[in-house]
Amino acid sequence: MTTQQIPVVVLAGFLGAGKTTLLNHLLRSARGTRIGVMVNDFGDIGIDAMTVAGQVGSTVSLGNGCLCCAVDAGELDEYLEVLTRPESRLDVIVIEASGLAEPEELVRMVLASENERVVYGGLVQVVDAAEFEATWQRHPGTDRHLALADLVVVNKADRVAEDELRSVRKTVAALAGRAAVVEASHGRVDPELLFDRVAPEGEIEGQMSIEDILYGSEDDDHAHPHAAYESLSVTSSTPLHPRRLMAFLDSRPEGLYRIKGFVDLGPADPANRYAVHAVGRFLRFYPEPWPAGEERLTQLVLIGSGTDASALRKELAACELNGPQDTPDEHSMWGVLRYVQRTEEEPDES
Ligand SMILES: Nc1nc2c(ncn2[C@@H]2O[C@H](COP(=O)(O)OP(=O)(O)OP(=O)(O)O)[C@@H](O)[C@H]2O)c(=O)[nH]1
Repeated sequence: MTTQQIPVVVLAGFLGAGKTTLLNHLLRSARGTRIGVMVNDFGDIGIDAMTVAGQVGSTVSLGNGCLCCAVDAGELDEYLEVLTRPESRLDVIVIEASGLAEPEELVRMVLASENERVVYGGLVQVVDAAEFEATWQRHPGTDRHLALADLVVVNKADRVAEDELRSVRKTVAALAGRAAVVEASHGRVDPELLFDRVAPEGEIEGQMSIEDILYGSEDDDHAHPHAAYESLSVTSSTPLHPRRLMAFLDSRPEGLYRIKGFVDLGPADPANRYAVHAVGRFLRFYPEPWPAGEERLTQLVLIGSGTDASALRKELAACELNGPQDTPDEHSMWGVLRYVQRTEEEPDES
């Protein structure tokens, strides 16, 4: 039964920590290793599934909501069944959890899987070095998540000063116990760190027993972090005015922690769509040519707490172009271009 078991690695981390970026790095540097991917998005639109580079064929999107709530173990097994068919010839499966999912639940589901072709391959927890302190204060569950991890990636090392990075790393290492802690920028970790971490059969390397994982502990508070977060998905076929979009983004409320998706800026740049990522006060646009034959849509997921969904929806609707008389002027893209990263190696800090 142990022959050719495929490790299933759970990739978790708070909203915007860099899970998709790390996953894309793994896919790009896989060098012959065949990676199956399951992506779970919080929000109606599967933005993460769309942004996992060139892997659409082997991606199974788990649909709306937090995996631990939306998908029971039976459903997870259905997806695993698809990915473990012999014709897939996969070497490893990575489940990218929604930034609001409980990794513990996911790990439990993988361990409870009835699929004999899979084996739990460990929990990788991605941490945003720049946002760690704030996230840790807001979410006491962070301690538990890190304690469960087999590997912690302190990502966005490029966004913090050396001493801050050292201090985050120290805190994380203390919370993560025996887990390996590595620093990374843009999720660039050695893929072997993940793929070789298959736990011995029937045992998880880490601090919790199988029973703890499978059945939970008595005092387990199951207050999922997403209980306090709302997500709003917006899809529009009317292009947005770059200036009004920037005014909206510049004045986004504190509670609006995460924005991701794509925007259509219409005549201001007919060739490209703009992937947008906001995490806290961090904002980036990534222009990319419109995929041939794809309908030109703005698709955004906004995640926050204490935000007014209908007001946000109205504000975004006000960014839409109002017919030919509302054509953006030639300088209208300047605001957007300030937040375009020049190269991946040389991020333009906001
Ligand atoms: N400067 C910098 N930016 C990064 C790094 N890693 C990721 N980012 C940026 O951070 C933003 C969020 O990254 P994602 O990979 O989408 O984060 P995520 O954890 O998948 O986000 P959710 O799906 O919302 O939970 C994007 O704009 C990334 O380009 C990094 O190491 N340094």
